[in-house]
Amino acid sequence: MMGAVNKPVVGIIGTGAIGGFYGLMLARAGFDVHFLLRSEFSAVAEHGLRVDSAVHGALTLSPVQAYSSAEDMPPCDWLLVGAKTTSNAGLAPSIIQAAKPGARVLVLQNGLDVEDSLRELLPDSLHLLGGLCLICVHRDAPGQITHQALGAVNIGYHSGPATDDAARMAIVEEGAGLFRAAGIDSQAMPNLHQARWQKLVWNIPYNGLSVLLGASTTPLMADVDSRASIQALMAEVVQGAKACGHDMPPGYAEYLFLMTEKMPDYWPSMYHDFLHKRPLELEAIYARPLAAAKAAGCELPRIEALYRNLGFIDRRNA
Ligand SMILES: NC(=O)C1=CN([C@@H]2O[C@H](COP(=O)(O)OP(=O)(O)OC[C@H]3O[C@@H](n4cnc5c(N)ncnc54)[C@H](OP(=O)(O)O)[C@@H]3O)[C@@H](O)[C@H]2O)C=CC1
Ligand SMILES: CC(C)(CO)C(=O)C(=O)O
Repeated sequence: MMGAVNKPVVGIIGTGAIGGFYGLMLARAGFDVHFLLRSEFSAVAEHGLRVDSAVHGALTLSPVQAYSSAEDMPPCDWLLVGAKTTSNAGLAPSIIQAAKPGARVLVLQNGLDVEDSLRELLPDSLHLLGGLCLICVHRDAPGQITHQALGAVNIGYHSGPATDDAARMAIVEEGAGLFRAAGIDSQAMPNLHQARWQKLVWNIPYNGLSVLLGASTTPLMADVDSRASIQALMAEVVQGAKACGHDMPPGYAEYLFLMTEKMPDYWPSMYHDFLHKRPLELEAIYARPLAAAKAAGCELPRIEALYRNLGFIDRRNA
């Protein structure tokens, strides 16, 4: 499975804020990293990647092994999917093209069951994993990324040839090892579905309210009514997760609420999509959790109302 210097060859499928940040960190740690790009291909091929990080300082990668087509990429051991969930189905041919036999495909995205639609399109021989990124990054210009805070990636196994728990955890640990080797905190998650629900306790309130109210985290946390909305939405996510069989750790919503008060002012990635008239990740972050909770007999009216309002905004913005 390994590349020339006994380090896995890594392919980044979708080099935006997440793909660019983690790809650059892995490349600087000595991994052989290949970046698939779309609109920013020429800029990155010419000028490289730059991350202005509040944690690691100003980092650059130049030259970048950049590609506009997966057909030109070498076979990769690990493929990190950094595109938005709205692009997943269209990316399957690129993933298959760039994958070595038995490759590990790690989907670095927010939302519930985001791996399911890809799984149907990938050969059974590929391992599919999900990664929950706890990080604040965004693109400022082609190839230029700002990293404001945090950085961990927590990984769980979704599906593939590893059939027993020990084999799955070995692959998850291998993935966590890649990130740790690049100085990034990474934990193995024994239950990916639970981990995805847990992440939604933050994304459901803040991503949606940032678009609906046109506000970043600092003003959202400063106003009595938006604070109450955030807490009520968080409580509904916890309720939905419980109905689906996932109890959150005690005090988890309060922990995230307090963490956000300490974070620098932050515009969630959904707001950047709204600003740039890109489709919003509504299916992954709202529709699927709502449907899963409903199937378990649990209505989530506040989340449903937020989702309907965002649907209107998304269609109007298209
Ligand atoms: N940003 C953050 O801080 C966090 C983001 N996340 C999640 O991570 C995921 C990625 O978010 P983020 O990095 O912010 O998104 P970005 O919009 O910054 O990056 C997405 C990238 O994917 C590229 N892409 C899409 N389709 C293709 C394609 N067919 N071929 C090649 N490249 C493609 C886009 O290219 P193009 O420019 O051409 O559109 C873009 O570079 C999302 O699910 C998000 O919710 C999770 C935690 C934190
Ligand atoms: C802000 C943070 C850290 C919340 O978990 C995040 O990861 C996101 O924007 O999705």
